[in-house]
Amino acid sequence: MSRFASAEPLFSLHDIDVHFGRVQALSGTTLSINAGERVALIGANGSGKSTLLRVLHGLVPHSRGAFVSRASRRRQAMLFQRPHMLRASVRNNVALALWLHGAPWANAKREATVALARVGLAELADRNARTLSGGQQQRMALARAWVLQPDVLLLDEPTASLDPTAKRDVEALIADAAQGRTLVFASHNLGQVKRLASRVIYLEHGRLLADLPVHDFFNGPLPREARLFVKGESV
Ligand SMILES: Nc1ncnc2c1ncn2[C@@H]1O[C@H](COP(=O)(O)OP(=O)(O)OP(=O)(O)O)[C@@H](O)[C@H]1O
Repeated sequence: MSRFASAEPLFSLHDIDVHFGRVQALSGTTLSINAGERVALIGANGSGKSTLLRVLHGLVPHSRGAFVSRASRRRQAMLFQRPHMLRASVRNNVALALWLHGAPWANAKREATVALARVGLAELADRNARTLSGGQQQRMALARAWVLQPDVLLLDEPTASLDPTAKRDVEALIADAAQGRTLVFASHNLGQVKRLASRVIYLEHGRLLADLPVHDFFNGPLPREARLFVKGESV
């Protein structure tokens, strides 16, 4: 039996609203995500992608509707748009994530070293993490997420602001890290969405306007707003 076989979705949102003061970031969002899916969230700036990721990670409360997660909170990792770097070595930044999850410090450091080699940062392991370039920080953040061996990876624009080579490298790492896991990621890069996702969710002003398998999203009929967005992002 597949490790993903389950009658119940991993995440279920029913008619969720999320407010930040007077801003309504999500409005009547209904969706469910099954284990093993690779879901891309797309939409303009401010459309609610990060908010939805934060809801899935249990970081943002909703004011209406119902949210059910069957994912183990400890087996879920989120990569933020601007990864947080502790004032410590690259290795210790990664090891701390494991130590916080209960690993003995010596083991944590050993596994961090392996994870850093995997993302091509072995030579920078002793460097202060805050001196890394943007692309190196993204790699380190991926190592920090990957080392926890999460079942669910939530990634918020993981390759934004990287140069084309770093984008390609980090994307390959994501494809690798996503094997056998549930992946939900926000992206403005439609090529990347095609390469990484099995399903696409389009948000506009906090509303979910399309939710389709990736092939149907890019080849089938779309609601007008989503069609215009895709056209605009593709030029
Ligand atoms: N902590 C917050 N306080 C106030 N408003 C917020 C907060 N977080 C998000 N918002 C607002 O909620 C709306 C949705 O924001 P969100 O960050 O989810 O959009 P996004 O689609 O991820 O945008 P981007 O593509 O720019 O990252 C925006 O209007 C944003 O300004």
